[in-house]
Amino acid sequence: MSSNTDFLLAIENLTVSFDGFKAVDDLTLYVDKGELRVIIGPNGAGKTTVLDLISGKTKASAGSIKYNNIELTRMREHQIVRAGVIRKFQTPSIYDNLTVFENLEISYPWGRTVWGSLSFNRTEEVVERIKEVAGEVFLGDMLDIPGEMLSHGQKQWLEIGMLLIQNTELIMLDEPVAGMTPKERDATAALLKKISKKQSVIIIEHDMDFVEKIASRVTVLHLGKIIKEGTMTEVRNDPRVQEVYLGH
Ligand SMILES: Nc1ncnc2c1ncn2[C@@H]1O[C@H](COP(=O)(O)OP(=O)(O)OP(=O)(O)O)[C@@H](O)[C@H]1O
Repeated sequence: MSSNTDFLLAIENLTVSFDGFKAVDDLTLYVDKGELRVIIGPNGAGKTTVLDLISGKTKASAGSIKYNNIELTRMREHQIVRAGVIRKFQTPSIYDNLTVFENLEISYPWGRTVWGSLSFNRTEEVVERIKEVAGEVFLGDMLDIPGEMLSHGQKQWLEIGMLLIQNTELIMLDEPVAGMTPKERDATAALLKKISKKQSVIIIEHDMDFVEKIASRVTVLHLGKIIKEGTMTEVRNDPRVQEVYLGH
């Protein structure tokens, strides 16, 4: 039995097997409150599977995932979302027919109030919050633009906004800058740094220049195991990391 922790997220001895193959193998990882953690590693290392396990999309074969000391491994996906653990998948999944405003509006945490959707009511407070978040994700001038008209990078930003508006303690992003221009990447790096002052953020990323810009602490996965954890400089200088990942 593992004990209580002060970590926001405490993953201990987590394992998942697919037909005998351990995609995540006895993984132990702790994330602090207000931390921005980047997970890197070669294709097939198990990075996305770790997010699938945290979010309940995939069930663990063994081990524990505690969020604010609540055990997540026995919870269903929607219960985990309600507990405050939300994620963005690799490809943007916004509503193409809805405007930027409406996409943010449907992500507003209506359901957290006692009366849930019964109290769905476009109050001044909600409108202000939507505008605030749109501004944070660089879409303040595009509130009336339908999702389908946005560039790929803007769609990624909108989806980050749809997470932000939910105001949870932890957000998880799978390759948030994939397909973005260099300028958009720089803006996103600044955005994520800002977000992590208030919320914990876990990011999976392949773009090392981007990781360099945002990362405080980096975890390197390989074959379902952590092979290195540290600053980007420590990670870059590690011979094993160079061998399996960065040297390619
Ligand atoms: N549901 C599943 N069933 C069977 N095998 C799976 C399943 N999900 C993942 N795997 C396998 O687990 C391994 C880890 O995959 P995962 O997608 O987590 O890697 P990754 O580090 O995110 O890779 P990438 O950088 O390519 O996204 C891979 O070998 C993959 O084929």
